[in-house]
Amino acid sequence: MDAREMKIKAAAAALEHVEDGMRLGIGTGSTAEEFVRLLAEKVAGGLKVEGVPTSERTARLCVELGVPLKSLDELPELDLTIDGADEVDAGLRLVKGGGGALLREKIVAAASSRMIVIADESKVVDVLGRFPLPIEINSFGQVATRIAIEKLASRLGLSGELRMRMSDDGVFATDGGHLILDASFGRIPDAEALASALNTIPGVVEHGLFINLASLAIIAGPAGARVMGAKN
Ligand SMILES: O=C(CO)[C@H](O)[C@H](O)COP(=O)(O)O
Repeated sequence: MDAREMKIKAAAAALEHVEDGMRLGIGTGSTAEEFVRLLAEKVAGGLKVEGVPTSERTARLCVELGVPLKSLDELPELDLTIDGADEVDAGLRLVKGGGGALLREKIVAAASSRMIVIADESKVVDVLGRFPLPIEINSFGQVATRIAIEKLASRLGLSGELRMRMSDDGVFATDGGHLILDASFGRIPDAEALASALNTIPGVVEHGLFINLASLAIIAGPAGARVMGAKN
């Protein structure tokens, strides 16, 4: 089974949790896009759902495939969000934001009764930090914000490079017009402490540590899909 087949397997298993009439948060990334494709087939077959996309990219795909969309302001309380992740540990702590959509992803996940993560086995880690942690920052005061993050990391015993995310057109900008610093801290033994500390820096808009948000992770490997942890 290749990587794409594993993503499809995880997406298909997640689709079984989707019921008629649900208000769905729809994630971003290649795995979430496999979910959108499968969901669109169900919608074409008569399933009634309303989706809130977590990025402009996901919104475009949903529109193209005929998945009905609403804004989060129209549907501020969601039944279920299905999204990918860059890393997941045994406590269902996540690193997200590889696709640059972490802010909307976190807002949508927090507005959902449940969040199901879909991923392949390569995303499962013992300790978070193998994937550089995306930190979304305001462009105003970006140098001061970078220095504050470096100082905070050092206080927490973390070190590593903060790299400004780039795109083909120059500096990468999120859907909200912010910048992303990808932080190669290495192992993050206390993700809760880092998450709380980052939240105290005014120029940090959001970070990719998702803690206490995922209810379930569906992890696909060569032998099929397995489920990790259930919070509710
Ligand atoms: O957080 C994300 C986007 O901001 C994605 O969910 C994450 O990057 C995983 O993407 P993929 O399924 O393509 O590996």
